[in-house]
Amino acid sequence: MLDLSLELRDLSCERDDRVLFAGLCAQFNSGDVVQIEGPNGSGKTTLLKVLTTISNDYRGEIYWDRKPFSQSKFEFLSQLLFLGHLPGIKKALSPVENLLWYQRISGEVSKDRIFSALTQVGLAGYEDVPCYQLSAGQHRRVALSRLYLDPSPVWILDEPFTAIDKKGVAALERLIAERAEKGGLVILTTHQDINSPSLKKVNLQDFNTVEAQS
Ligand SMILES: Nc1ncnc2c1ncn2[C@@H]1O[C@H](COP(=O)(O)OP(=O)(O)OP(=O)(O)O)[C@@H](O)[C@H]1O
Repeated sequence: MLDLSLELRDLSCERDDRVLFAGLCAQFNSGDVVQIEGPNGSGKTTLLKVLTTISNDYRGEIYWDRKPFSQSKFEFLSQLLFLGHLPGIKKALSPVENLLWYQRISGEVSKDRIFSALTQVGLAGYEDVPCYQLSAGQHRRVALSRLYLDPSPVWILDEPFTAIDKKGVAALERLIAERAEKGGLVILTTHQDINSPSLKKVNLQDFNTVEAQS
């Protein structure tokens, strides 16, 4: 059984002299689905950028596997799948070609699994169509199909439900719940309510008060 542990100790972030959040303490473990909440501009994406090491402009400590990030962040990144706001696909390539490219990075290549993943996200019949001919929601679905292929135990997902229809949202919720049930850790931002038996919520508004900042 996986024993994942990510701890945030007294995390603070400022942008343009404005405190986004301060005094943020939280512990996330295997089996957790963590929803980062807060209004537009409250710092949700900023927090995900800090956790994914895209930004190191923060104060406080992050611990992975009970070790400070300075010693453990490469180990953390090797176990992470991050899907940000942008779909991260080449529009000149087809969905299959995009996924083959990602699979080659992770070492394992299986066209059967790629076709199966694209079917799961409702892209059967579009496998070989260049992505520039697909809609915004279909681009998002190509990106989300990576969740069916990538074995990483930690997922960090920024607004994964954007541009996805109701059926797609339900399928994605199930996939997230399954990852957590298998001992993974999923951290996501979304403005919508999600169903998950192991949901933990972190509202950044709770960490931008005068008390939190002092
Ligand atoms: N690189 C940057 N330089 C200056 N300000 C920034 C930078 N990145 C983000 N900000 C500011 O930080 C604030 C938080 O942005 P962020 O994208 O983290 O918010 P968010 O909670 O994800 O918002 P939304 O719900 O709209 O996606 C915003 O006011 C934004 O303008």
